Amino acid sequence: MNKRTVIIIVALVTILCLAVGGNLYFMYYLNAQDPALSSTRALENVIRHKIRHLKPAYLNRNPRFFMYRNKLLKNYRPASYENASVLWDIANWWPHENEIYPLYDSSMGQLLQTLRNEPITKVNNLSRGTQLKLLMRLSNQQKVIFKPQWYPRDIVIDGPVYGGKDRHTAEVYAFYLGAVLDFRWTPIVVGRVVNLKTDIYDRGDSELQNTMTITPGENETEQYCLFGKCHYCNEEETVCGDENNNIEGVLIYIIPGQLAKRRSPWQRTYKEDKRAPWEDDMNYCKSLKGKMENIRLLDLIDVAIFDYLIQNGDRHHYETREERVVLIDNGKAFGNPNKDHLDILAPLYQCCLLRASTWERLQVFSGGVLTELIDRLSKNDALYPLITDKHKRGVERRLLVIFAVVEYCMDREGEKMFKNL
Ligand SMILES: Nc1ncnc2c1ncn2[C@@H]1O[C@H](COP(=O)(O)OP(=O)(O)OP(=O)(O)O)[C@@H](O)[C@H]1O
Ligand SMILES: [Mn+2]
Repeated sequence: MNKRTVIIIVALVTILCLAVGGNLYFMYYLNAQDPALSSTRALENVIRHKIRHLKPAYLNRNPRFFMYRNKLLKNYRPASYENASVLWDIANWWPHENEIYPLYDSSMGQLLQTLRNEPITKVNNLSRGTQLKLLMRLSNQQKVIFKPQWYPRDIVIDGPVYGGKDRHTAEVYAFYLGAVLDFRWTPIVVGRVVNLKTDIYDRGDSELQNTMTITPGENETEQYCLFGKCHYCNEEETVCGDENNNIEGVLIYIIPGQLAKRRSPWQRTYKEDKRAPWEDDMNYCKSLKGKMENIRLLDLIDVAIFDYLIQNGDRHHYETREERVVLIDNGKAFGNPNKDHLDILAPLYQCCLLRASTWERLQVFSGGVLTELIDRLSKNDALYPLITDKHKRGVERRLLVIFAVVEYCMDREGEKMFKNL
């Protein structure tokens, strides 16, 4: 053997050792991984595979959607009204259990117009919750909650799923999504452009006025900004309007009746270095089935589907009205259109239970109809379009993921996963 051959052999052996060693290390790393974590990964792979092989029915339009669409479009068409207080009386009588408004009612189109048009007569800080919000009175009468715009529609919120401040239009989108999916458990919400000087400062009490700043702008104008009173409110973080002090916001109808707040079993830890039990235990639902009524579990699974579509990963608590879940606080949605946090669906894939009516309804709006219909329903909102096209594609993509997860559950549980409760 000459010297050159020896060098080549030694080099080859070294490369081989490095490759094998690297692989061994890689395999060791795989095995050392938390088994629960890898089972979440395994689920992701199953879902990915299922999505590639979805039945055409999930991808195409379902002819049944026409009937629903026409009725909904008629129901949400703006209608003129004579007496706002009559409509508020009607709407305050609507709620029954967690149903906040009826399926079809000729007063809905009128009620939406009162919220869009009635003058704002009185404004206060509302320090409930942790985010900036105001309590407004319309026509000296009806109270509504106001959440202001913080971001433009096309902002991308990076970081954890619960990051950033409220996305105001998500509250309006949630209202229409609830209407379409027949989760009529959200408050009634409209978008509205309000004036920080004439609608808010001038109508506010001194406590509210003390949480606003007035600074000289160009051409002897004044700029009004608001920081409000709440857990996360501070003078450094204000919302301001345009050069005329106009700002977008949403008016949220207050749900009459008692609400009870409960901790979500799928609550996050809100600490990046600490995981919640449900995140590592694919059998987590088993422990809940004994503790929680089936109807509550089914409500929470509907909530998971709703939240997954809009990417609300911040439902640390849920609220109930007459023992049924209501969908309050939907502002932390549409943070990143390119990202789908599958774990929002944990209640669905861990329990593999679903209300039969929800499953029926989801299938009616396949093939792009869901976002198209919400788009048409919200055309008369002052904040239309509520979300960017990227976010709409995100909603449609997530609907397919939901179909895939249900297919996965059907493989596991069969038809008995669907419940009539
Ligand atoms: N439409 C509504 N009808 C009745 N009560 C409401 C409505 N919206 C909010 N509330 C009440 O006000 C509280 C705070 O509202 P919300 O959850 O929207 O605020 P938040 O600042 O986002 O709170 P958190 O920081 O806890 O998430 C709710 O827990 C609920 O009790
Ligand atoms: Mn919130």
